[in-house]
Amino acid sequence: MTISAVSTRWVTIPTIRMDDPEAPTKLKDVCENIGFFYLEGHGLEPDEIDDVFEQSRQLFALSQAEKEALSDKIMSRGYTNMQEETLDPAVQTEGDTKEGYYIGKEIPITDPKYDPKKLRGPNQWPDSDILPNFRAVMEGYHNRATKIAFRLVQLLAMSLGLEETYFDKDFEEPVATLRLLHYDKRQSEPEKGVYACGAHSDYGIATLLLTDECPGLQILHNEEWIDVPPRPHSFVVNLGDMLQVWTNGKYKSTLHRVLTTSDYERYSIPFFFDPVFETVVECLPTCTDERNPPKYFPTTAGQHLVSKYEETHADFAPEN
Ligand SMILES: O=C(O)CCC(=O)C(=O)O
Ligand SMILES: [Fe+2]
Repeated sequence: MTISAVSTRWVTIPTIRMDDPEAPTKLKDVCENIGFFYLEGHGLEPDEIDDVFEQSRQLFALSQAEKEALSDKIMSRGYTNMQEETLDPAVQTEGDTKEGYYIGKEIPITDPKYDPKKLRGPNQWPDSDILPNFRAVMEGYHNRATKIAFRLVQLLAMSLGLEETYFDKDFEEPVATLRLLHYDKRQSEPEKGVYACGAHSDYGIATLLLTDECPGLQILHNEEWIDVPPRPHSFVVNLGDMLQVWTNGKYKSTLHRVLTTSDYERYSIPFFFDPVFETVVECLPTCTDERNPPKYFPTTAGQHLVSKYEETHADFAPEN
């Protein structure tokens, strides 16, 4: 397989280790500047990560009819078709050249917490005769990623000079969404509005992204698109809109996009970590003063997420 980079402008994305005692101090600097970093020392074994990618490949290799049968348009779970999502509708002439599969926390319909309006419900699972290990691998990874993201939020709290546990209550029942992505072999043509994944910021507090060895991810830094070199088995972490609101813009929800070529298919696995659906997100008292009034209207985490899904997903049909 030939893997060619879309651009040659590589810059160094900082690396933070979760087990580094200096992590909060380093995070502060990274979050105030670039808003993207590699995260290591996360405790996941390379084999665990490879298993998730292997199951993802097997899922996307199913027939189109089998995949389309696994779609829940009310809660945005399960399969989303190639080009169903358009992350930058203002400039894109076609949908993102990728297909996806959303997995949230499994909440059976008999559970008192079941509430599709708040995206709380069961997942779509392929038949265990067809993909016998898929569910266990995905549920295992969802649990592990939830714990890692919860710890990352504690490190972020410390980096802001807050108590380690400051945000804990907002993440007791987080909206934690694992998404498998499969990019088509397709040349992105930004000048014609064709993107693998249009420019956007993520919606929650932080995203833990795993990618295969294929390039394509770019971030907007100092008004220039720069490449994020793939580093399999490390997370690429970016901050989301909720953290930008909480910190009054001190921490950046950085714009990013993906460009691909016709040389390779690309697989990536973002894990989106959003606060409890009802959380009201507003400027932290430590991030405002007389000369620096709140810049953003307070928002409700879940409402922000649902309205973003409505803007970007053609098939999303929330129960309302
Ligand atoms: O595939 C990638 O590398 C990034 C995907 C992404 O930014 C997203 O799904 O929000
Ligand atoms: Fe993203």
